[in-house]
Amino acid sequence: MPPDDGSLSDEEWLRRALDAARARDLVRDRLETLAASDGGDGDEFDRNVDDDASRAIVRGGDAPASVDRAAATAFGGWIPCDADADRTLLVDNYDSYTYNLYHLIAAVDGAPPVVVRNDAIAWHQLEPALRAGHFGRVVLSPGPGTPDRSDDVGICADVLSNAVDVPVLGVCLGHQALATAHGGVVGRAPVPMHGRLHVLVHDDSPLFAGIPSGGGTGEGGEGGSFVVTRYHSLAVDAASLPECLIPCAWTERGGGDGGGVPSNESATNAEIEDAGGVVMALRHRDRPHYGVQFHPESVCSRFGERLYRNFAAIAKAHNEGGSRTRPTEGVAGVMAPRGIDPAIVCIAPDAPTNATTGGFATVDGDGKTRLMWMRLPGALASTPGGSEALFWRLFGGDDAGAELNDPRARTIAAKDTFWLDSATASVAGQCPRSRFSFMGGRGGGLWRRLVYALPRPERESARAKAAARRAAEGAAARAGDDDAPRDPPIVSLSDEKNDGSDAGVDDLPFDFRCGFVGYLGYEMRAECDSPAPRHYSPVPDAALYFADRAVAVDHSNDDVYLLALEAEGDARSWMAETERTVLALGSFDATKANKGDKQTGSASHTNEAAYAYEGGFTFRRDRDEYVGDVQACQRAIDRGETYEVCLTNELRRTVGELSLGAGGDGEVGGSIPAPRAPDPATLYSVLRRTNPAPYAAFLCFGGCDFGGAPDNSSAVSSDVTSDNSSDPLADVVAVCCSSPERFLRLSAGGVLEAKPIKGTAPRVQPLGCDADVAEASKLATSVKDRAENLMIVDLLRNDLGRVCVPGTVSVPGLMKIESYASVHQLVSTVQGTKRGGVPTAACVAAAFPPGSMTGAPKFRTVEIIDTLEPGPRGVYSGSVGYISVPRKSGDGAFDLNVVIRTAVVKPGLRGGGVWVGSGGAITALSDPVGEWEEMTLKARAVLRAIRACDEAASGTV
Ligand SMILES: C=C(O[C@@H]1C=C(C(=O)O)C=C[C@H]1O)C(=O)O
Ligand SMILES: NC(=O)CC[C@H](N)C(=O)O
Repeated sequence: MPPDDGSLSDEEWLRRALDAARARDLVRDRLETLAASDGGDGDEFDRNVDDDASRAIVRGGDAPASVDRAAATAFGGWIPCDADADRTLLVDNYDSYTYNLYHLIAAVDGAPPVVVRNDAIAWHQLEPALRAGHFGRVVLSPGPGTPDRSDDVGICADVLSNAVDVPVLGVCLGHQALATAHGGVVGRAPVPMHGRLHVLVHDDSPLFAGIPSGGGTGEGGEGGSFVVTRYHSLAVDAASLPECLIPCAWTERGGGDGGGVPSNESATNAEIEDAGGVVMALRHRDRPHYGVQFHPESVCSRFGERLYRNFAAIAKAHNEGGSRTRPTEGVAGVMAPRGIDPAIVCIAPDAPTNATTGGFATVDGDGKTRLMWMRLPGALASTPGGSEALFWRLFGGDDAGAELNDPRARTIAAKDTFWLDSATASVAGQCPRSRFSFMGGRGGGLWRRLVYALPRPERESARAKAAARRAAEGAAARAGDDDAPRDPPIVSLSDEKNDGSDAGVDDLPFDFRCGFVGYLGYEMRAECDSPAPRHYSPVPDAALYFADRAVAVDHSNDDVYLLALEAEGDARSWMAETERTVLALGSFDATKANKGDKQTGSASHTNEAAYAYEGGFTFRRDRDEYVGDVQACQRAIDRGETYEVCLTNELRRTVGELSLGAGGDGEVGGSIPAPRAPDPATLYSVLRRTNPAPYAAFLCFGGCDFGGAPDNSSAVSSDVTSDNSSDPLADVVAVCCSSPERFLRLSAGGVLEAKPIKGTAPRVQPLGCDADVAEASKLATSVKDRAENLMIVDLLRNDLGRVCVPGTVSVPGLMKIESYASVHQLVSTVQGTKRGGVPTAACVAAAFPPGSMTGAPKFRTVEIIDTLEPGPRGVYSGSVGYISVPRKSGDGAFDLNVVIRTAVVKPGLRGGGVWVGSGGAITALSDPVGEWEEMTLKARAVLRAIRACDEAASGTV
């Protein structure tokens, strides 16, 4: 097998990873057989294995434990890491902070730990490796649930009870498991504390060497207070501890962040918490076992690395003390493929490898495809109506002189188009990251439309299954083309060349080189490391174009770029024609277009009454139900099942289902009947002006006729398809998005960046007035909002950490205020450098669905959300953006948003409707009614835009 010097193609990498996964299963099977047969010595194995192969792999003589021989052989060409008494085993309790520990450990150990999920291996499988000293120490991660439930802690309980001589550090749930293992009681903490900071005091045990106790200065030269982040609802009951467990750190009296306690807590509990003395660390009297209740790996914890270094030193001293069995020098240890981090491929099933779906940004091919591009300097400056005029002119049928009599004419013309619209670009002072917009329509010979439905489980109705089948059959179909479905093209930009100048394709100021554009719906989590969905979306789970033509706008200088992938020799004529159209825009009659960029933001919020308009919409859950669900989330938090839940609701208005008077407070004012869904083109034009946002987008997919409406309960007739045959928009799903939030971006240079938003406050009219500024500064200092934000920042660090080079994950911006048309937001920035060899799709899969839409820890919290939300989220909570064709060497850059503040429209005359999702983060500190209000606040900007469309359609404006 050739060494992996980083040059492996995505496919090769994936193939090897899958081979490894298969080999893992094989090893496990064989180990189990071996254990059952009571055998297990090397001879037994030697009869079954190819000796040459095994000798080639196992370096340095005899392997002392059969686990290594078996693994080495089963892994075939995979090389082993040497047994390393300085290496750490990290047991993952399905937490969203495990990979933060991973990076912390890697920084101190100089090698990444080996990660194993708590249920991925049995004790009889792990025990020989520990006994043989293959790991210098074990770290047990935090996690949801309770330490005395074996489903929650899995193998941690065995490690703590049986690995008497192995150094162990339990973090949070791991710490609580230490107490439970010795008969201590873990019960409710005085007050649940999630994402909250606290000063700790300690007893100067070696675990805290060099760390100050309390708010003072430390002796070890690292001054400052011992401030740590807490994420826990449960705590060790000090009075219940057996003699062998010694508490060694506590919360300092009055050392909290001043954010108060949940309103439902009793005064006594609040007092107990405030009095300090909550146990924050334990050590075992005789064993090298330790536990910390706080999170040393959190970005806001101080001395985390120091603490782990202390633990590693204690472990080393213990191991070198002689009592422990030492591994034979140089024998095979943990299997790892060359160049790939063992954590990704070792024993644990891990999302980045097993969740990779094929098809994105595939590298390979015939080498003949090339990107042609052309820059039209300043072309937009002379275009009345700005980029909006450009889009409708190029892709919405607005030629000079065209009459727009049919109110849906633009949408009809815009079928199968996209516009990734940096709509705040022209709002002074807002969002430096919204520099480029990308737009396109049905392209050339490589263009495809991919409409994807997840396979439905058996219990789904026959109708839903038939719809999914139709979608599958329509997948990859080219509009207007009766050919059998075609796969997306495999493209390699092997001959990158500019058309007509010396500049190369690397001189483009943005990373998009044509490629996939569209959305991934929330239920696509089924393809990632998340539980399978309970509800399936009746709109496609994913819809993407393979866009081989695109127009890009640089808002910083009004340059327009034309991009075309040329395979069939037709790019040149498209470039020439599009160039002519763009240049002719200068003479375009702007009155035919909507008001463009230069007016953006001016048509704002004078009509307060418009805020209250939510006419004709039905909430999926009314106020009482929603408030009840917020309380259910808080009960789950109290039980230690989750730290934060992003709970959402849906507003819906379907054709033929006008429901005036339903729902809870304030959502009804339906004076305007809506016989039709809003026209998507009109709606988007309004939305981008009234709620400009840096991750705005307009997508208008044809080929999406699923014959239904979200949550299967609407009054849509089942003969939708046949009746709609004459309706050109019957098969359209349009996404009108005004999202302020970046989910994840991968630059061509390999840097991943997430920009989570948590913390929302209303804006006050007139914008910028004292009260408006006061709202912003209240948000900036709100403990509740900062806790929400911190939890998601730590979660995103984790998700990026799964695919990033150890030590490169950083938080260059923590909780900055960004102000949009209707809300202020707290925004953080998380960055990391992608590891070479990790495929593009694996980066998306490692972090999808966006953590700000799930809460933490992600896996368990998604399960909790599923029990509360009675329908699919669909496009909402997913992601819209691009995944670029990769460059000759390097990765396919991508830029994906979080789909919020978005209307999903089915503009068909029958079965149509509009859906708006909205929600917010629920924590222990949430006020349930306040959460209902925040949820309606977030929906307002979109509802207001729909109202404007209704008014326009009924001629009231
Ligand atoms: C759930 C939504 O937004 C999410 C929740 C936020 C919050 O709780 O403050 C902020 C931005 C989003 O991550 C929404 O807008 O519907
Ligand atoms: N972060 C954690 O490990 C939490 C542990 C436990 N579920 C609690 O809430 O106390």
